[in-house]
Amino acid sequence: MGSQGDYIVKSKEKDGECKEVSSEGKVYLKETFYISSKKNHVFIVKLTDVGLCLRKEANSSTKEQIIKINDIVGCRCLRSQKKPRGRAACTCSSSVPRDKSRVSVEDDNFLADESDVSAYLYVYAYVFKKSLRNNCRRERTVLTLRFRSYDKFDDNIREAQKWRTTIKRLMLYTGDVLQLKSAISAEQKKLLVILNPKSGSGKARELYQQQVAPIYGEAEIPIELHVTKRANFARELVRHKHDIFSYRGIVVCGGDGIYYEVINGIMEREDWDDVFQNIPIGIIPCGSGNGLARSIAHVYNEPYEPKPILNAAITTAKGKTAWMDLVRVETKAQIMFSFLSIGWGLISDIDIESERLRYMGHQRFSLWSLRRLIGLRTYHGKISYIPASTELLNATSAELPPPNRIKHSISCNTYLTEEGGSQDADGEVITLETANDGFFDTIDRQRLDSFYSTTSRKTAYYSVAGSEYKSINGSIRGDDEDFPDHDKVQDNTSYATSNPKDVQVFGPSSSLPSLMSPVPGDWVVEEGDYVMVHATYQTHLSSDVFFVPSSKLSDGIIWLVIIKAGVTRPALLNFMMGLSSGTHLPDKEHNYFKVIPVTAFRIEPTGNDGILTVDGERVDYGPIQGEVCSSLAKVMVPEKFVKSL
Ligand SMILES: Nc1ncnc2c1ncn2[C@@H]1O[C@H](COP(=O)(O)OP(=O)(O)OP(=O)(O)O)[C@@H](O)[C@H]1O
Repeated sequence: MGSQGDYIVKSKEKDGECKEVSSEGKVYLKETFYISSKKNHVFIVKLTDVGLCLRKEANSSTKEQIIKINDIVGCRCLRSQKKPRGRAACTCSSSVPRDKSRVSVEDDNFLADESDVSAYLYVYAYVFKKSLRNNCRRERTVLTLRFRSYDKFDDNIREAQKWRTTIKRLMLYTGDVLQLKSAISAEQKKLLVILNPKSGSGKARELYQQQVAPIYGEAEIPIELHVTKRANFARELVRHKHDIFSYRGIVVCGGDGIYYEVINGIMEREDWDDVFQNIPIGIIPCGSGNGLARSIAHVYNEPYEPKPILNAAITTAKGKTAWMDLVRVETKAQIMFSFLSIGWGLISDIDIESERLRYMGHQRFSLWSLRRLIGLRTYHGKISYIPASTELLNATSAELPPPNRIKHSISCNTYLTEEGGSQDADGEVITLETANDGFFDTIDRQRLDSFYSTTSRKTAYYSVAGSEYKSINGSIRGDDEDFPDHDKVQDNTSYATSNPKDVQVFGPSSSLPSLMSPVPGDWVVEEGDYVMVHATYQTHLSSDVFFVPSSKLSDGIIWLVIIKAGVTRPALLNFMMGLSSGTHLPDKEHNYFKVIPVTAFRIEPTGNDGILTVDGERVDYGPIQGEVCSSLAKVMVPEKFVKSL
């Protein structure tokens, strides 16, 4: 290919905000671009396995920047289009330049601008940037490459497509060609998004529309969105989804409670094992606790604040996965599977009793903690456990024993629910724009505005080809139709259930004695009065409770944190104050605080008065036991690195 392509780039960012690189790595494509307004500015653009390397040569100086493959969420080839007269605009028109016709992305409302034979490649990336406080965060960058080497649009678009295809392959490649093939075929599949509009302070719909849907649009991921109508909706949905393998994954927009529903809904399917092996489950933290989302970000060194939803959306769009342990939990009435924690005492009391302050978002936890400290309670009971072996504590995840996937079943409760659809959009972007005379600036700005239009429900979804949502009568409608008013929707979808007691739970069989049998002699047993016992298998219990810093997603370990009665209030206050930084536990052995790595445990409270929680949800008070099932579910995680193609 010659070097006549027209590359128009003018970074609005200051120097040094993209990482400096030497042009190393394998080069797949290379092209020279110019800025029309500055003929002496030449950009050599190389696509390597690291990313898009931009080498600017101007006035005998050169500068290199890179947009890493890991930071790219998608790229699209577009043709400039003009809007015919008399048609209502769905894009913002304020930035339309001087004498130009309105230009926008390909949309049924627009006609191709025949006078421009160029093909445009848009690359959407979210690059790391250091803020003033030295915190790392991701910022949106859009790179536009204009291909106009040829006289015909078809030839130019072919060039642009070549770049697009190669970038997409590099995004999917993890070092295994077979995996690449299956990743390419999975690209056609939809993402099943389950959104709880009541999670957190009740803004999940808006947050999804503002921060998540645009990223799925940029990544060209087709979506099927279900808005929950009531508790256990998500659980029923995944239990009854006959075509579950036609999805590339499930994304939960909500808190840990709704994620728990999805995990347990899958466990109510006979094919639970296949589902967990083939369908990764991601989380967009719209809840009040968000322990899992925070833990995933922590383990992968991904920035969480100030935009946890945006970052999680990127994570779920990129589609990388990792194994996660689940804990099989048994109470007298139920068997369930947990991914976060099991609690008895102080923290569970705060979690459940602060429900009445839900409107406050996660602040409710801080307020109620103070209250519980003043009116401190203790509970009597017996705690038994199997300590984790030294080998397990020192093992890498590759050395862990294979998961126990033998099936068995038992009945438990669930409810029948309905499903709904979607909502409006508004949002913000941070762009590294391309521009020469304002023309390109306009193209992109208009396109973005149409993404974020608060008035047009259509345009909020237009770019996600094949996206669907559930309509009033339960049938699927395309993304170019108006959304129903979901608050008024009466969905006719009905599931063939059932007396809730008849619902069976599958999942791996237990290796523990039944809850009513005594624990084996090799277990450690202690009895006494306790402020709390909290069994945890993630780093964070909520976004600001850094509970077990050493925990991993799949280490095969449950961390038992025990606080005995008799602890002083100042010591407890220290504990509470240190929770957000992970400095809550004493360094040395302590009479009242203990952290014990175990593989199974049992709590037997005395009396009937207290709160037990599993993943932040209240369960029957009484004996409870849990055992780790290592690497049982696949969870969506951020990128770490890219290998050579
Ligand atoms: N449409 C709905 N109306 C009422 N409750 C719902 C609805 N959909 C789901 N739920 C229930 O809401 C509960 C809490 O939801 P979720 O976990 O999403 O938010 P949260 O409690 O604010 O966050 P976290 O669990 O992280 O603290 C879930 O247990 C779920 O059963």
